[in-house]
Amino acid sequence: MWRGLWTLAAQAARGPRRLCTRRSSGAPAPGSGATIFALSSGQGRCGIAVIRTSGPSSGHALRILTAARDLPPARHASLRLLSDPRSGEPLDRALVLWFPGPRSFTGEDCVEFHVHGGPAVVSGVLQALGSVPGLRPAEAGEFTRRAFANGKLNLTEVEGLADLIHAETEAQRRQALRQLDGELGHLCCGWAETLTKALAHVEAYIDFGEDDNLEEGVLEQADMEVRALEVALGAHLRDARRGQRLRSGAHVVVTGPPNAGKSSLVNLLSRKPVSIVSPEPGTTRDVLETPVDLAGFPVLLSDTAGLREGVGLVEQEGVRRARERLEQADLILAMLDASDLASPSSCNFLATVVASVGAQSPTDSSQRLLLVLNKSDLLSPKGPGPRPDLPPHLLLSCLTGEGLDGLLEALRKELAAVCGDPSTGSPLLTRARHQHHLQGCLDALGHYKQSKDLALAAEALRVARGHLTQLTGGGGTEEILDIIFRDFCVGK
Ligand SMILES: Nc1nc2c(ncn2[C@@H]2O[C@H](COP(=O)(O)OP(=O)(O)OP(=O)(O)O)[C@@H](O)[C@H]2O)c(=O)[nH]1
Ligand SMILES: [K+]
Ligand SMILES: [Mg+2]
Repeated sequence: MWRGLWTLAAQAARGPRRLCTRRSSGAPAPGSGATIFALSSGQGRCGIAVIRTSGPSSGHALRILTAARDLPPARHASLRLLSDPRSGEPLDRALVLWFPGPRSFTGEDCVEFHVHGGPAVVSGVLQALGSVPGLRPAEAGEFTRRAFANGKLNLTEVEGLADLIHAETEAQRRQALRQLDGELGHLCCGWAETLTKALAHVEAYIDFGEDDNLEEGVLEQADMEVRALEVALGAHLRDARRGQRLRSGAHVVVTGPPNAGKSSLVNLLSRKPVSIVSPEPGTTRDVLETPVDLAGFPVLLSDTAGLREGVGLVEQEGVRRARERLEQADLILAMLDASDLASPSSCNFLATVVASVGAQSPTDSSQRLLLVLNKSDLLSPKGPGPRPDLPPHLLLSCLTGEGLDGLLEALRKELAAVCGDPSTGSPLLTRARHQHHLQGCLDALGHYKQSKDLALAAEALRVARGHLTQLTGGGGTEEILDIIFRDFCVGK
């Protein structure tokens, strides 16, 4: 017991430490290892190409290529003549930027060369860098890996950076930027801190339970913290699929009876002739999938065979595939011919597909459906509208384009519900990995509540916290002692 107290006092004397360190366990120390270089802008002819280096020999390489004794002022663009150190031959007049570590992207000494983007200039500068002792070409992702190892980015931020580079739509860019800004990471760090506190309370009770000086109600406090965390985790997990859909694309499936104009709509939305359109019913048989940007959201749009019974073998297989794809849809675009609503195939479609999806209670995981009545150009302007008993629907003419703006607006709203709005609300979980760790954390909290034994309860909290630190790529377990002392006084 007294030895324990002494250790606590010794820990406290070292002063408070940051709880949620970005530094990964086992990472090499900053500045160690080789200096790497690479072309960081795209391949091929371009106006300006950016070549960068990272590592301890960066400054040396910059001095050698600019044939200068001094380094340029830090973080300022300077115009310099670059020459090949072996032959002295001029390579380019370029802007150079010197970023001494740790105030750089990777945390190491870095240099950026902004050169003219011709292939000969780029390869000349790369070869010149390769000839400098201590420099070698970077491997894929090595700059970011060094930034992570040096605590410049945590794992979720690294993922955000990768997503930002790959973002193709506006909504994807917004989501990636938020993750790169560290929102998800900060949230997890906050949760991990809560667990560290709860664990500190439980461990203090294990160590000093009979000690009169221990504050009362420590265990109740830990229980309360765990309960609040469970609620927060549950809310995020309910949201889980949306961020992933936004990252990889929502599945939107166009379905309906033959000849409703499904393929015409797919071609209209994707602005290219993906599917064959013809007056012959049963034209589309295979599922045709095309990636499109719909109102800023990434979508995998599928055209499918018209649903009908009693047709030839090939079309039957098409209908089977269409139904299968329909089950995977996040959003169903159900299409009917507005001028043909009384036909058996239209009535059957309304009674089966539309009615069954419409009957689902609107939870986050349930499918959503938009009913579209196409060929509105065939309705007589003075005649009665479509059947009065229809569920909510939109009128469209793929032929004239009338109603397309309304459909796009409706799609935007539906997709925002399916993918989540990346500019508002809590940060979304963008990968299965995030969901796995949050679920793991929640499960461990369940074990905590069930354990009668305090040692097992503490272990469950450790497992729960481990999931959160793994989510941000961090490690470390010692911070707990700091908390014991900072949060309440043992033996005051
Ligand atoms: N008048 C009119 N005709 C349309 C409209 N949209 C499509 N069509 C015509 O309707 C016919 C069927 O169109 P498709 O796009 O092939 O219909 P589909 O639903 O894909 O048909 P299947 O693949 O056979 O199930 C074609 O002749 C189109 O030109 C529209 O808005 N107005
Ligand atoms: K057709
Ligand atoms: Mg078709």
